[in-house]
Amino acid sequence: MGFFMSKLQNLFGPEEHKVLILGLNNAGKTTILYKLCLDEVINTTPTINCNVEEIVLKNIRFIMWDVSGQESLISNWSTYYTDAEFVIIVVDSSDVERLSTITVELHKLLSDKQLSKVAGVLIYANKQDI
Ligand SMILES: Nc1nc2c(ncn2[C@@H]2O[C@H](COP(=O)(O)OP(=O)(O)OP(=O)(O)O)[C@@H](O)[C@H]2O)c(=O)[nH]1
Ligand SMILES: [Mg+2]
Repeated sequence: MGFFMSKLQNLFGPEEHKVLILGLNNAGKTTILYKLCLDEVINTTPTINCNVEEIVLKNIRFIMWDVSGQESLISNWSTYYTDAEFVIIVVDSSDVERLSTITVELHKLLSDKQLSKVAGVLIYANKQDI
């Protein structure tokens, strides 16, 4: 059975999972995405819509959606929710003033029915070095 399943998987391609990376602007989402993809810390500019990259681990494809956290675009986050299976919320730990803002957004996100397929939410407390 395992052999048959792996043959099927080879025919139809590897398993694929959609991962959303969300958080306020300047939290470090794009930095984390490219550290994962390239193992490098790149120079970033504010993301306008989103960056989409694929990471393959043990024949499983993770399609990583790094969505802009610009204030005016936060209301667009829900347009990316369809079929998302994992959500990484990146929080700038040094940005104490906006912790309440990201908390409100996190509550909205967790109650959104479009995210019913989500198997896991990771809160990534970034910028621990500051
Ligand atoms: N000190 C420090 N700076 C970081 C860290 N992670 C990211 N940064 C810096 O924070 C700034 C913003 O990083 P980005 O990755 O562009 O932030 P973003 O969340 O993608 O922002 P938007 O695209 O505007 O939503 C950049 O100058 C990064 O170099 C970290 O862990 N420590
Ligand atoms: Mg970005």
